[in-house]
Amino acid sequence: MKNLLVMKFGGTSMGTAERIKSAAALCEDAHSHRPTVVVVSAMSKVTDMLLETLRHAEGGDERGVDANLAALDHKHRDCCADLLPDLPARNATQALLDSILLEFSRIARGVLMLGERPPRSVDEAIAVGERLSSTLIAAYMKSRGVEAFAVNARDLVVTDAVFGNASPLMDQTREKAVNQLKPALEQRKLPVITGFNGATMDGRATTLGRGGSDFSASILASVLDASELWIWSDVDGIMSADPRLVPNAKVLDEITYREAAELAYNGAKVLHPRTLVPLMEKDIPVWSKNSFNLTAPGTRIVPETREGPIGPRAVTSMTNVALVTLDPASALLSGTKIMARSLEALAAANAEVLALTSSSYRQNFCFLIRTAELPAVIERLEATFSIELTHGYLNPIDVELDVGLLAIVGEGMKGHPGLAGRIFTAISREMVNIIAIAQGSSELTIGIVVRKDGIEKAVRAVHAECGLGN
Ligand SMILES: Nc1ncnc2c1ncn2[C@@H]1O[C@H](COP(=O)(O)OP(=O)(O)O)[C@@H](O)[C@H]1O
Ligand SMILES: N[C@@H](CC(=O)OP(=O)(O)O)C(=O)O
Repeated sequence: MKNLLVMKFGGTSMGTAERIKSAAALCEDAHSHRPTVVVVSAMSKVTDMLLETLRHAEGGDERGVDANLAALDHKHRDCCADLLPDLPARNATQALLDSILLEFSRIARGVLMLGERPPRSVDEAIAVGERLSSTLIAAYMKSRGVEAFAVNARDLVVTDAVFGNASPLMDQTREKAVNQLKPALEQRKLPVITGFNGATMDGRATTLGRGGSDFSASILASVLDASELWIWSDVDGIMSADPRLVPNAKVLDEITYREAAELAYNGAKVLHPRTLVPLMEKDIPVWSKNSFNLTAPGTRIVPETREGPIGPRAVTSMTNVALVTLDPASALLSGTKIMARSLEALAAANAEVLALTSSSYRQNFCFLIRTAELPAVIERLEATFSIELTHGYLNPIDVELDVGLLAIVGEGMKGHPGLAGRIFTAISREMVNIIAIAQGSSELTIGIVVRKDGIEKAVRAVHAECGLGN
């Protein structure tokens, strides 16, 4: 749609009634100038609380379940009262919130009874956070005379059935989203859509992975042919490092899709790793902006930057990772075959490989994955190599949890001879031991695995060595 703007507000921008009022002001301003679609995350910490409630339920902790249900109720009730002082509007919205929370409480009680959390029910349950927040902000805008209405993305975003980490089916999503949203947009209405969730073609609830509201927004921007996507967060844009780790990190004016995707993939929480995929083929520009600081222009994510490829741009890190090593007991065993079968097992477990390195003679190799994916990966690897492990052809699978990944990202690093050497020296100067190195042939990213306790020092050292700060 011509001139369509999609705006996504993260949990921090939806965190309190005051924040919701600021977000609503931004929506109203955009909506007064151009067709606008809003995508919202749950109020900050709510998704964690929903998940914790289900864990209490699975463990039979009824008191924990009740306490969390009460806390969720209070949080949204207080927010509703703050946003809607007028009683009839407040009561009507509170009734909607009550019915959404009742659905969640029914699932939680079901889990309590069963003693297990079926992935499908978890997805249905945790999407509740976004349903509550979209109801609140839409009701608030309505109370101010804006024709806003909440939409459950379950009715728009069609996905596969990988519960907890679903992928969109773009054609089916396009059909639903266009059919449902176009008439409303033509009538100058303002849809407020839940981020994070979707449903399979046959209507089973799914979620897109933690932090997935950015991805929801980019899916919708793509299928609706938006002209821009603005992602509102609590930082002035995409920075040369996480400002929580590196105080002199600087905001980048522009970065390429590829750089942003690599940063997100390697742990920069400001963007969900899959966000850019739906936008790249249509060259839809994305802005990362700060809803707490409207004077900051933000970062523009584009196919090519005006400066061109200039080398290292940012350093990122992640610590929720595990290094898994497979080591053939004899060099006679084909390492290549072991590697191929391992990769198949990883694919079957739906795990992403963050880094992979191998040695030449012994043919042992290691790969880095997210800790959350470890149980499924180990289960698949043990099933795949049950004979080799039982007979000792393969040494026991080794898992190291005390590790973290640091990544230096930037287009054009190839043109900087000696860069890798300088980075390794900077890390060593901090007495941090390098465990593994992974560098793709594009040299868009250099990944380095170090011990967890050294990662923050290493990030700061590399950031300084590459001259990335203010
Ligand atoms: N390179 C980076 N640039 C900006 N922020 C980053 C970067 N790496 C990590 N972050 C962190 O990402 C946070 C924003 O992401 P998140 O908390 O998920 O926001 P939201 O709730 O708005 O989705 C920032 O507060 C910041 O600490
Ligand atoms: N609420 C979901 C989805 C999300 O994207 O949240 P946020 O925008 O706050 O990172 C989560 O916490 O995973």
